[in-house]
Amino acid sequence: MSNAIIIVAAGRGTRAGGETPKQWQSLAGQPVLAHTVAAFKGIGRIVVVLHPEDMTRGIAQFQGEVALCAGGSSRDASVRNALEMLEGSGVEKVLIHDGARPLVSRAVIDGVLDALESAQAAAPALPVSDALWTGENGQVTGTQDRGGLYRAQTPQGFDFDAILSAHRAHPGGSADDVEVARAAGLSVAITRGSEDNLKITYPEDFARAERLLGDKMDIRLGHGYDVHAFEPGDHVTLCGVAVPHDKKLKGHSDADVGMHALTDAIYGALAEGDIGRHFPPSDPQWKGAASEIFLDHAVKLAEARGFRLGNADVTLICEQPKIGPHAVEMAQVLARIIGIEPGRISVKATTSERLGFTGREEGIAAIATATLIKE
Ligand SMILES: Nc1ccn([C@@H]2O[C@H](COP(=O)(O)OP(=O)(O)OP(=O)(O)O)[C@@H](O)[C@H]2O)c(=O)n1
Ligand SMILES: C[C@](O)(CO)[C@H](O)COP(=O)(O)O
Repeated sequence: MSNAIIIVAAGRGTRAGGETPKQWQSLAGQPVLAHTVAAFKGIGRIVVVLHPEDMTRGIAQFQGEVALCAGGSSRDASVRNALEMLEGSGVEKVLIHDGARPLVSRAVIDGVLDALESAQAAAPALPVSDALWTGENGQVTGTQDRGGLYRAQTPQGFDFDAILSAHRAHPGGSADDVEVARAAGLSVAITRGSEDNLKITYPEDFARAERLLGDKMDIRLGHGYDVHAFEPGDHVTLCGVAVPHDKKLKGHSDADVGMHALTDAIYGALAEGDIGRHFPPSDPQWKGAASEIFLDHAVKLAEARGFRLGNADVTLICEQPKIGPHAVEMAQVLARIIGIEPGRISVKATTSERLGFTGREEGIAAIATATLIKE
């Protein structure tokens, strides 16, 4: 199934105040919108809808990791622009989410995705639990039955073709996409929302979101170590880069000792064992395999648990070949596989002063550390 996520963030956030629109204001050290985007990594292709004035900022923030689309003058116009942009790209299901809801959890998202297996449309909500009044001039003027009333949240999920047609047929002015879907006759399943999935709307919502983030934040540190021996050959593969050498590294896979150490660091941070547990050397299908497969698996496992890689530091220990001329390219390759900016990856090297097996040029060792962050 091909999923897309539309994150609408083209509003001006007038009720939230501040010098910049709320989606660009800082929450626990990152723009609100960065938290929102991170929550959807690994679920499908992401389209972020921005105000035309914010495009430069969006390009700098997301560095090509999401598609950007210009928004319209209302929320529904912004959604429509993104739906039109995705038309013809093979998307089957689409989740539409407010950029201003940065605390959406994987459980809420999965609830919608699961419901979409059998429903054309599904959205999270919470039953109203407080008494409801009407009021005027600071006085209660009546009470309202709360039975059957829900507070609607996002992401709201739909069959792509159905919601695109519904938006095209709608005159505009809807509060959300469920309203648009219902106007087109779609039935919408209610899934479980969360009190934490607040929409930042007023200035005081920032403090509440910070408090919730503080409670949820989980930072993990992982460590990896690997060694491969030399055998006759003409190059070594290190951190995904083929480096000419008068030997190669011996191993069941491509023997990329640097990428293996980093992969093990990620598995370690997740308490998920090591490469051998996930890709047993006894299994012939991994013979000669590109180590990119292992790193990609570890990164996806982290994402599935709600973590993103904060940074990684890889040290290669060898006398030869010289790593310095290739270190930048190695960091770029690792960053591409992981899906983060190269500035978060360090690749460096040291010799062991001719001591030990690396000093005798019998092989190469690598150590790596990685931090994983869940917000
Ligand atoms: N023309 C618009 C208006 C709103 N939104 C987005 O829709 C979401 C929900 O809207 P709301 O919370 O009302 O945001 P704003 O319109 O920015 O807020 P305000 O009404 O206070 O100005 C937000 O992520 C907002 O950026 C949008 O993409 N395009
Ligand atoms: C889409 C929404 O977040 C569902 O609760 C809500 O309708 C947005 O409302 P707003 O008036 O744009 O804040």
